[in-house]
Amino acid sequence: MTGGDTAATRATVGGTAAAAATAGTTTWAPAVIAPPSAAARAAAHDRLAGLATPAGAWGRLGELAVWLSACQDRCPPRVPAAVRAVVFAGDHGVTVRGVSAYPAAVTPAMVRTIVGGGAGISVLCAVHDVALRVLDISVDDELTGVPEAVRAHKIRRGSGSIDVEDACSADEVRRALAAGAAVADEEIAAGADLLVSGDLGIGNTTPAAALIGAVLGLDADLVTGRGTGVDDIALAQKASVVRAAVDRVAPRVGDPVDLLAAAGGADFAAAAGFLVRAAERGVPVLLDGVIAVAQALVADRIAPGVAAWCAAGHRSTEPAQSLALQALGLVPLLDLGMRLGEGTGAVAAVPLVRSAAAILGRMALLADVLA
Ligand SMILES: Cc1cc2ncn([C@H]3O[C@H](COP(=O)(O)O)[C@@H](O)[C@H]3O)c2cc1C
Ligand SMILES: O=C(O)c1cccnc1
Repeated sequence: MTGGDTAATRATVGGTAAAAATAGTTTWAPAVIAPPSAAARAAAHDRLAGLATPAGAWGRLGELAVWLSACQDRCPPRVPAAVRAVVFAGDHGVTVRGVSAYPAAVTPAMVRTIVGGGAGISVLCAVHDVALRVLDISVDDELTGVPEAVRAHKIRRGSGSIDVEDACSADEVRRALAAGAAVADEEIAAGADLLVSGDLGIGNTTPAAALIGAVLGLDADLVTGRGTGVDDIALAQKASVVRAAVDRVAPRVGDPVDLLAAAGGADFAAAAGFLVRAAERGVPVLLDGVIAVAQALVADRIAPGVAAWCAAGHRSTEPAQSLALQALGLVPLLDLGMRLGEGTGAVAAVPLVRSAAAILGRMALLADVLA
């Protein structure tokens, strides 16, 4: 089975959510997500079984190749050549509650560091030939002097402290969803065949935990982790903040867009819009840590079926990330004890995706070897 440009051919599928938001309307219609190709999945499964290896020898790498085939509607899959990562940066008002081990001033400083090429994500992207972009969606700083393109999608400065107030307004969420969708369109127009969404923003593991706790109905103690490395006292304080946020937003979990305003923020909404749009366009995504997975969980509620276009790059040390991955039916590729964010755990897994595609496409078949 061969397929054409799945991104282009699927561009006409769905499209409602991004189109409505881009047009600046006040509604966010649920997008229609077509599933990855069942026929390509079956063909890839058969081809994997026929490779010159003992049956099942490639383990999870084989499953990854089958998933990629289904996403590309093509067997064997192409080796992803245009991997593109976007870091959505935003500050979180909840940092005033002492939920992070680091001050909020780190956020704009790290935006500048990504721009300068010295961040963890910068280095991984450079070594793995991944295009990288950072966007200030809601950083609490003017970021004067950074390239205008970095600030082109800015929605607001910071967010409300989610234990006592909404992170942002419904209108800001709609604009952020539209911005994220537009950014996905830009990345796909630039040729992306695999996307990564990264996060940046001191305090953002708190809204991530709150969103996961709210959506999955889990107790704050189960979903709260140490983030940048808070001590036991701050961890207890963080759990109480997560509990207050989950209790406050619980009546609104049925409306995932509203939930982004209540407990996420503009940066979370932009990333969610990016994920929804990638799935609508049929472009696979590698997920990173707890923030990206929280955003994917909400994106999959906004547009059921988003998760089928996602693979989990790694397991982070945040407990909520594992719980959300399980709920999404995703098994992480790497488990390195990483807890950084920025998209690093996803980009670290890019060589695995390329390996999986190459194995399925280039290996000899056992039948030919024995002929
Ligand atoms: C220097 C530095 C670089 C980072 N890069 C990503 N994060 C990550 O850690 C923060 C979230 O953890 P918490 O909720 O505990 O604040 C976010 O900035 C996230 O992107 C960083 C954090 C720091 C300190
Ligand atoms: O799970 C993550 O991605 C994570 C953990 C700690 C800090 N920032 C991100």
